[in-house]
Amino acid sequence: MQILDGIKLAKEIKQEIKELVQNYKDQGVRVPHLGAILVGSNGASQTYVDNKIKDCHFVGFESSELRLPDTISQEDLIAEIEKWNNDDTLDGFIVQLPLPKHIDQEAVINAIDPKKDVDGFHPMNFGKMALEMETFLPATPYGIMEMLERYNIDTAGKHTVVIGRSRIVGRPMSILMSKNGNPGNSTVTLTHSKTKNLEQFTKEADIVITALGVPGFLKADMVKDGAVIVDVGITRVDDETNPRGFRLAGDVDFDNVKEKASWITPVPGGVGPMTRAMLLKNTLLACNNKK
Ligand SMILES: NC(=O)C1=CN([C@@H]2O[C@H](COP(=O)(O)OP(=O)(O)OC[C@H]3O[C@@H](n4cnc5c(N)ncnc54)[C@H](OP(=O)(O)O)[C@@H]3O)[C@@H](O)[C@H]2O)C=CC1
Ligand SMILES: Nc1nc(=O)c2c([nH]1)NC[C@@H]1CN(c3ccc(C(=O)N[C@@H](CCC(=O)O)C(=O)O)cc3)C=[N+]21
Ligand SMILES: [Mg+2]
Repeated sequence: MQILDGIKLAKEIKQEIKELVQNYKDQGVRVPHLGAILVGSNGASQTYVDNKIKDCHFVGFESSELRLPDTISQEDLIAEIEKWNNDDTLDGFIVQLPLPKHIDQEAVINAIDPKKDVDGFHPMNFGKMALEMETFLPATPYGIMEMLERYNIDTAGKHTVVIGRSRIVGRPMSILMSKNGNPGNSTVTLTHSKTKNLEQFTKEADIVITALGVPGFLKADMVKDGAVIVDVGITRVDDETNPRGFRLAGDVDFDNVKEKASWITPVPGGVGPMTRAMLLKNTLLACNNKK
């Protein structure tokens, strides 16, 4: 079994971006600028946004953060988005999900200028992705594609089973793995909570990508020998022995599944760091599109 090391790869990618940004600075060219809007005070969301800001500092991007109370109205949130749409100094921004229940997520995503939608969640960008046109790819599936590419994992003609069909992970993942390209050219099965006999699919998969958010869901007897396992799940599980009061748990029963896998991502240290690196790549693209 070999580890797909997201920390190592993400460091390489961030280093590449940092050097590019240094070149911009040397030439007196404006550096990329990423914004993040965080509504409310969800602990995990807070951590991700903080990390995004740190990543920007590391590569030399400018960053902005807007924190809004979870009582904010949908109208006021959209008014803030409009301001950022019209701010020429900002290349791209994200609105951290999930949003409070009283806010319509679809309306908020639709309000983002597609040219600044570095999450790739806007219907225009999602549609372009599905049509294999150049656009911002959602950072998590994009990070997984980059990981498969840089580790030379063969995906052509393989059976890829994705568990989960969300807008941010499962659905775009299934589209990208089926695209005519490398990585890609997989035969994809997209499974979800209504799938019957899910293990019948996972047992014969060459590649399994889990994105459901159920700790330890994928067991060793559900996968075949030599499978490639990509674990997107991250759930905070209470743990008093941990200084943070919790530990991060993936969707894969790692200790047992690793005995059968050819390649496997750890949690933490797998997909998460790649997601962050790809958001930076999208911001660079947004900036270059303007030049
Ligand atoms: N590492 C990273 O960068 C990222 C990690 N994550 C993590 O990935 C996980 C998934 O996130 P996200 O996609 O946003 O989650 P969602 O809750 O939006 O979607 C979960 C999906 O899994 C399906 N599902 C739930 N339970 C089962 C089950 N028992 N069997 C089969 N399918 C099931 C749901 O089916 P249905 O559609 O029928 O409800 C749904 O399609 C979470 O742990 C999240 O924290 C998320 C984003 C980035
Ligand atoms: N608009 C929007 N865009 C997103 O891309 C988005 C979002 N909303 N909402 C939530 C999910 C989740 N997500 C993660 C990003 C990085 C890590 C990450 O860096 N994980 C580290 C661990 C981090 C830690 O220690 O907590 C790892 O897996 O090693 C995890 C999860 C992005 N998401
Ligand atoms: Mg991870």
